[in-house]
Amino acid sequence: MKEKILTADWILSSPELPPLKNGAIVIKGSKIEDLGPQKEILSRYPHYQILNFKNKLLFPGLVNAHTHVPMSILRGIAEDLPLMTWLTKYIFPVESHLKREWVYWGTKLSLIEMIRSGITLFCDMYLFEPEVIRATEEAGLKALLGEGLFDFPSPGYGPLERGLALTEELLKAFERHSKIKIAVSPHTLYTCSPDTIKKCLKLSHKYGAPLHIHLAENKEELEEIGKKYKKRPVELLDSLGGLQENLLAVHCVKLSPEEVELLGKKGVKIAHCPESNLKLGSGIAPLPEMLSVGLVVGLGTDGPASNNDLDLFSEMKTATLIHKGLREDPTIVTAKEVFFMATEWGARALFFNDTGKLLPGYRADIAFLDLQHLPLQPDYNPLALLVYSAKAGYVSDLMVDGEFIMRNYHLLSIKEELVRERIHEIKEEILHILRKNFSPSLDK
Ligand SMILES: CSC[C@H]1O[C@@H](n2cnc3c(O)ncnc32)[C@H](O)[C@@H]1O
Ligand SMILES: [Zn+2]
Repeated sequence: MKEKILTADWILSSPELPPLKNGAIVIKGSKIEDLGPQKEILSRYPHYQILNFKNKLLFPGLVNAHTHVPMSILRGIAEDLPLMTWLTKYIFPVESHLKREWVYWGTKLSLIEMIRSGITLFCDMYLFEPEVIRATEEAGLKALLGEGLFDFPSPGYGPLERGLALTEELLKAFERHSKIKIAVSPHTLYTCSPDTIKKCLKLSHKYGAPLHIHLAENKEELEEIGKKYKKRPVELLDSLGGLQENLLAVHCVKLSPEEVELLGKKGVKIAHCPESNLKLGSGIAPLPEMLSVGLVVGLGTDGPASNNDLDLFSEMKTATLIHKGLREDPTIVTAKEVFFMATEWGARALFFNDTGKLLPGYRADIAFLDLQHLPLQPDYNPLALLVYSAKAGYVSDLMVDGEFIMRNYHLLSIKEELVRERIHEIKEEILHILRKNFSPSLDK
């Protein structure tokens, strides 16, 4: 049946509205039709199917604004290293052996983790991205996806020209897709020359597509771009015409106050990834300043090899706690703000404007928090529970576009056991490569 009413103990439709106690949501097809107190809704829609969610808190599906989902297969291979060493000495060399099917199964592994932690929409940049697209479509999630582009030949597509051609093919194929959007995705300003960035911008303008890039991630990036171009990363991208509303800039840790202002004026979207930035020792982005100039900031985990999970509950908590501690001010980044970042603002940063809150007209992307877990009791304050107390495994059900993809902790669109088996086999293949090419200590 396409029309249904969901009743629940609590519904948090948006952090700007008070949570609804004993509420009901009406869903017609893929959209939310109505919302209100249970009694009113049940009398207004007497013929709709009713699904009761006792002890559940319904909230908008979370949005992971930046990740590299296939990298779950590399989780734990290189730890406690700075970004450039991690990337150039460990990750890139292993990725040079990357296989199409590793990307597919690594994506499945990550999709399971994301579904179980209430994520309905994510943004990804990786190699062999068509495999990410295939796995995501099968799982039923929404995503902004793009083949990551480098100047040098990539294990995914070969020379850059083929990467650009693949991106254009994907842009055409998914132009009118309701769940998958494509982004032109140059990796960084230190792996993509100004000429490559210009080609990417041309493609993004031709299709009105987002441009997704890592920007100003750490001090080495500032030094390298400074040495090569005598400019700061933001200045360089600006000189190429890259600062525009279609830009999704990831990290933005190393911004001057003037650059924060400039990004705000240009309507750039930001993906803030605090845990990855902390773990790689890259620093802490000026989030309070970004929010005060009205930047649209989403929250991302970054890849599961630098985080090392895809849990947006913990990311929300980290995003608020680091600034409270740093500035010695508990009001500086609030639970409300980080919840906006993980829902509505994240969706806007990924150019999905009709999702991110549970209000009439919005897409029915809904996560269900199981309040029977004792760390979620007592339930005085649903927003505080979501930001400060919830854990990834506490989500019992997940709906995307009005369809359940997880019911009562059971995944409906992915065969978990098959993923477990394939990941075990892929781990053995990767271990073999690591033993041959890297220190035997990795085998421990
Ligand atoms: C071109 S596909 C994506 C590319 O990005 C690498 N990567 C993963 N995490 C980061 C990060 O924090 N900064 C820069 N690059 C990153 C990943 O390994 C792929 O090679
Ligand atoms: Zn990244």
